[in-house]
Amino acid sequence: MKRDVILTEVALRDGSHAMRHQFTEAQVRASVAGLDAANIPYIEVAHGDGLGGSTIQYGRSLTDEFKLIEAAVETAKHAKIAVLSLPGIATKPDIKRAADLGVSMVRVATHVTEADVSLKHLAYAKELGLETVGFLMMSHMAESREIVEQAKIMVNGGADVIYIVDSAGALLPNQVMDRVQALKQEIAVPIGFHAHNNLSLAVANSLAAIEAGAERIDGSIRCLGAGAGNTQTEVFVSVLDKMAIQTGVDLYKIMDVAEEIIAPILPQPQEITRGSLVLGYAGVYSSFLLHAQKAAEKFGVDSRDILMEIGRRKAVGGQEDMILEVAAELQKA
Ligand SMILES: CC[C@H](O)CC(=O)C(=O)O
Ligand SMILES: [Mn+2]
Repeated sequence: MKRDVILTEVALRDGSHAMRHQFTEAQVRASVAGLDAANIPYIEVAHGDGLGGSTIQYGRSLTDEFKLIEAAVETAKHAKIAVLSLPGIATKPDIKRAADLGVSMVRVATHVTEADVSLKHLAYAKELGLETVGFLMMSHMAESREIVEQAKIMVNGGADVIYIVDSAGALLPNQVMDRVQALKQEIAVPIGFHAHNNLSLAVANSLAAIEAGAERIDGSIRCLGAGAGNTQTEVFVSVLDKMAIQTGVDLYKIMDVAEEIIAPILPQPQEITRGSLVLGYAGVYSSFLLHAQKAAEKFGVDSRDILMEIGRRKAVGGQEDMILEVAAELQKA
């Protein structure tokens, strides 16, 4: 099967944020069966914040994520199942458990300037014989030169692929191009790109990444991802098909999964709302949106003011508690 671009479907992991981590085993089985039949090569399954993310801080999962991973592995006939690991949230035993269940790939995620934190998880995943990805989150917060240095740390630590991750959906196409080009010049492993659609640029940015040499792109079907979602898989497959770029994905089948399996389970349509727009505008983690909306309600303030302030403070993943702090300060003010 010739694939010019390799897609990873992230709705069953990034979409966990939008689902408030309430995926059921039946939903995962139905989604994986459809995605697999449509010939999606990789499907990521986990809590939105990765293995071990089911906590009060990040939001408790309805279903144990290992049950969901097991269901996904059992259901997929061809697709490889991937998991996300954020060192500090996930532990090595979590990675071992996922490997024992049959996952093929571990994506180790760190803040874009903290690649060294990934090393133990990358080494352990390699030891277990898994494919590894270094996932550099909040990539809008570092210049290309620094991203290259961070990527080198991950590659030396065993990453088979490096991803530029636009967690906030804040990057513009020229900035994506600049970052991917810089990596292509200095890094020998394939480069991937993960977008968020908060500024309605996910498809354009993913195309810019491909033009600059990226070979892996993340998509979320029906935009089921944090904030306004990611690069919408079925739309992106259609666009690439028109450009004669092969993904190997069956166009009608992927459209049907979006319409018949994913759309009915969405808690709300994945639109660009004023909340998700502010994420992209202010450069805030997409997974912070629902936390900010909850805090806004509790403290009687505007969630946009919270997010703008969080953007000014350059909060990074793991600093969700800052949202409550800011909401309380805004109420007082
Ligand atoms: C908190 C983990 C995060 O959702 C990972 C990711 O998909 C991103 O940074 O965009
Ligand atoms: Mn994401």
